Amino acid sequence: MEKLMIAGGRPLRGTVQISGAKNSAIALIPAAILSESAVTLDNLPELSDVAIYTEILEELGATVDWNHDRMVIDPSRLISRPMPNGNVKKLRASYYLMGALLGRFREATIGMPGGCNFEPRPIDQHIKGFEALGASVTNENGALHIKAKELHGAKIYLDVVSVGATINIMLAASRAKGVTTIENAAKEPEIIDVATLLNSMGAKIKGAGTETIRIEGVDALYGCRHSIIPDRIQAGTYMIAAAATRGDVIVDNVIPKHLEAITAKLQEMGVHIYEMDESIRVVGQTDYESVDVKALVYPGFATDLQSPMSSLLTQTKGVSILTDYVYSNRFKHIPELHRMGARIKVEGRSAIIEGGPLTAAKVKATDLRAGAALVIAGLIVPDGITEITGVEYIDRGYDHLVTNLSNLGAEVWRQHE
Ligand SMILES: CC(=O)N[C@H]1[C@@H](OP(=O)(O)OP(=O)(O)OC[C@H]2O[C@@H](n3ccc(=O)[nH]c3=O)[C@H](O)[C@@H]2O)O[C@H](CO)[C@@H](O)[C@@H]1O
Ligand SMILES: C=C(OP(=O)(O)O)C(=O)O
Repeated sequence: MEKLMIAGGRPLRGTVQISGAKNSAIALIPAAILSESAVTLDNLPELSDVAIYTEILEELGATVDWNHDRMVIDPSRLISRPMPNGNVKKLRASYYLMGALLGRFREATIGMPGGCNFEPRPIDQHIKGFEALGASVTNENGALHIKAKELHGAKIYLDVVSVGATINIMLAASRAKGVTTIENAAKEPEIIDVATLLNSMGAKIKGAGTETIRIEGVDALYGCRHSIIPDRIQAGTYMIAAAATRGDVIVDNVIPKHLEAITAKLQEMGVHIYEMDESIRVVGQTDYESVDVKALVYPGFATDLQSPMSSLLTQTKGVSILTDYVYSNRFKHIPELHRMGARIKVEGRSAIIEGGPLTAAKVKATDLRAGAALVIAGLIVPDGITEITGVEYIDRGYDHLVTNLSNLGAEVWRQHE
């Protein structure tokens, strides 16, 4: 096991390249198994979740050739083997195997997903979608057995706006007979990315990125080549880190439109931001205004940036209120920030954050974005060394973190525990 060591207090300066989006990659990889022939994915992030998915596909009989940011997946010899345990328990997005295998083989047995469990994360809307398409879903010792004689199109209204359920239903419905509509669908850019890949494979999906998605099922899908969109959460994290360290950073290889909510909030605080075609320059200032932040579904402020943002909000002159309307209790980073001297109270689904200094401490990342929050806090601390354990969570979502931060002038390294 390794820990992350940070000697903070240095403004970040320079340019950071953003890799492909984790939340796209781990949906596009299972989407590829719907194809009869090889799919090539470019701009792939080098993350532990991607490595685990690669192993899962190989266990199912696919051939996977992964070389840095490119992966070629040949699923022609794939079978729908039951996967009640093992790698599927290590990541959240293993639930996409349910929709993908159901679409291709009409049957899947997959253990309940793992990943970051900062609070209960039900998948009832995924199940509702599969059942509407004609599948029976039974729970067998903690694994879901999903089976259909035939998948047929259906009209599905999601009770909650869910990224995972929207994508999972798209995967299965793209091989159903007839037309499926998803109402109250999630609108995240990653959903458009998955629809783009599926359409390149021969699917007929319209409306991705709006609240109504129409999927006309097809008999077969075929190989293609697809480049993954940039990771807006990774980009937002570096933007926050630049502001928090009063630095001057160009965040490159991004789609600025995907970053509008974080850009607007940073500007409201007093951070100077310059948008270019594919990059954003963030220039930190000495003093920041306190602001209120509401984490919402896209295009609102992303819940995945809520934890990193809470570290930045300790640097304002007043009191900020940060409320998460997506997850009611995503605050596992707060007790760790308390160890670093932060003055934060959690009330219901809000964190009330009073500006003040942070000090170095030994802290533990208990999930991916809690880890990102602690990294930002460690970069802010003016003296001493912050030690962060639980690095394996951070590796789920930030590739080349130490190299990227070091190139920006941070003093950060990994050390064996
Ligand atoms: C792999 C991936 O893409 N993960 C992202 C995805 O997770 P994920 O797709 O799992 O999150 P959802 O969008 O499904 O969850 C949104 C809300 O709906 C609830 N819900 C969801 C499904 C369901 O069947 N029933 C239900 O009640 C959840 O508990 C949560 O409160 O979107 C989240 C919200 O933007 C992000 O934090 C995650 O980074
Ligand atoms: C919660 C996250 O990921 P996952 O849904 O894969 O656990 C995240 O990316 O912040």
